[in-house]
Formats: sequence, structure tokens, C-alpha cells
Amino acid sequence: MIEARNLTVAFGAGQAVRDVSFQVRPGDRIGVVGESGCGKTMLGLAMIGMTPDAAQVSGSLLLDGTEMVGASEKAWQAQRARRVAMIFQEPMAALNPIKRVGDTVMEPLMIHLGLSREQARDRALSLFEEVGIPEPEARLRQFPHEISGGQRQRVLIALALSCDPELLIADEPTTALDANVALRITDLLARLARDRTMALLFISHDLAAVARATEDMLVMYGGDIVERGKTAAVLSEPKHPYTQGLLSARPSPANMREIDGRRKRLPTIPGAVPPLASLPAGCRFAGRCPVELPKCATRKPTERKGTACHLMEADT
Ligand SMILES: Nc1ncnc2c1ncn2[C@@H]1O[C@H](COP(=O)(O)OP(=O)(O)OP(=O)(O)O)[C@@H](O)[C@H]1O
Repeated sequence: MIEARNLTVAFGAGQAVRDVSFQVRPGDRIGVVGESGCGKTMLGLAMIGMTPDAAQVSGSLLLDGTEMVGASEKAWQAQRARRVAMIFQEPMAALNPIKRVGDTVMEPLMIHLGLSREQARDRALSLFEEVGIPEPEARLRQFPHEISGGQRQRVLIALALSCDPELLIADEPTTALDANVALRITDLLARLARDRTMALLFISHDLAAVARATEDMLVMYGGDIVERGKTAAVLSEPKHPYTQGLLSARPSPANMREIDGRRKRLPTIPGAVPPLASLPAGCRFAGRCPVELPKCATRKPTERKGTACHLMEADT
């Protein structure tokens, strides 16, 4: 079990992640959504001990009971890959262009698991098969530029799986891929999580992908979790005005509205996520929220009733 309690990632006075608490159990598939800059990547990086040097991480992160906030890089190295692994948005950037993809996957198996070259090769082959790489023997010998973007992301997924992690964090894993390939990678991640009883934290701004891959979801805004619940329930009955805004901005004919008497367009949430240092002290969404009350800018609803918005208070 992995548990974040009041996990905070700050850059000076600005908090990119503020007091975030949640639990991850084996096999959980959790989506994390929110606009760019809401803290999704920083949350993922904090959970694998890879936040930038300038970040101060506080609160608690327990990996099977071991406190990792403040842990040394050596302590993290013992946990990374085996307990938590992460894949990123741009697979080309994560691969060494002058190394055969087979070597990229085999090397950590030899170094971390002490496998011989032959054993590592066999394991790499079975990982390639598991992630759906066709003709895996031939692929092992290829360089990243010789394979497609989707295949490159599959190689990185194979690499992430190589030490059988308990949790795989996928940060916008399909953004660099075309729509069909993106769908297949999304389905692959969900299948791997189910087959391996591995937890998946699926970070995405794509609500359709989150609906497809996850059972539970967290909605982040300005570093706060503003809404959480079963993915189907949050998407069908969003309670927080920010989630409602995100859903009504989804591209779909049903969401098109006549705005200011002009032709139909998609509504957008007015304004933009403010810079960290200018986020309101109370509800971070204050200033952009359509149902804001005077108290919202200074008082965070979670501090009072365990809810993220006065609209949600009736539920608790
Ligand atoms: N090295 C850094 N120094 C200062 N602030 C940073 C640094 N890295 C990120 N931030 C800030 O932290 C906040 C959260 O960024 P983060 O990358 O986690 O957002 P995100 O939701 O993942 O967005 P995106 O979808 O664009 O990746 C942003 O306001 C960002 O500007």
C-alpha cells in the first residue's frame, strides 16, 4: 500500500501540490486530471522521489509503511523501479538514441536484478511480448529512431515493468501519439494493471482516456485535489465547479453553446491557472469560479468539513 498524507511540493512560497492525501492499493487504477500547471506532474514526481532540486517536499509518503519524504537518494534507489516506476509523455526523449532498445531494457535487469546477459535477454523478450511489441527478437536490436512512437512508448512501458513495480505512474503517456495509437497504449496500461494487480496512476488532461483506463479519479486544481471518486460517478455527476467546467469544455457537439449571441462554440473556463505565488490562500479556484462566495478566497472548504467546495457540503 502506498499512502500520501498532506503531501506538499513547494517552490519557495508557492505550492505546486498542497496537502494532498490519498491511498493506492494493489490493482487500483486512478486517474489524475486537471489543466496544465495544476500539479499533476509534480505529484507524480514526488511519488517517485524525482522532484526538481528547487522543490521542497513535505508531509508524508508511505511506501508499504516506509516514510519516503526526506529519504536519501540511496533510499529512493532501493524503492524506485521495484515499488514505483514512471513513464513520461515523450518516449523519444526518455530513450538513449545511440543505444539499441534491447540493451536499454536489459541493462537494468543485469544491474538491479543481477541477471546474466542471456537471462536478461529472455526477460526483455517476454516483457516485449507482454506489452505487444511485434517481432520482439528483431526489435531488441533496433535503435529508437528505427521504431514508431507507439512502439517506443511500449519499450518504455516494458522498461518500467522490468522490476515488477507495485505502482506504475504514467504521466500523459499518449500526448505525443496519434489518436489510434494513443487508444491502444491507454488500453494496454489498463490491461497490464489488471493482469498484474499493479496499481496505475494515470495522469492525463484527456478525460476520455481517463474514463477508459481508470476506476477512480482525482481532479487537481492549483495543487489541491478538488474532487475525487469513482471515475464514472465524477464524470457523470461532477460536484466541484472546476470539474463541471472541465467537463463542459470537452469537445463534443452537445457541449457547443452560443456565446454572446455568436455562432456555437465550446465554453471554456474563464481565465487561466494563476502562477503559484498568486494562487488564492483559500479555494484555489476563487477568481475563476462561477459560484464563488466572498469567503472562498480566504477559507479552504476542506479545512472545515472535509469537502473541497461549499457546493459539496450538503454531501457530507
Ligand atoms: N522547477 C520549477 N520551479 C518552479 N516552479 C515549478 C518548477 N517546475 C514546475 N513548477 C510549477 O509547478 C506547478 C505545477 O506544475 P506541474 O508540471 O506539476 O503541472 P501539470 O499539472 O503536470 O501540468 P502539465 O500538464 O503542463 O505538465 C506549475 O505552476 C509550474 O509552473
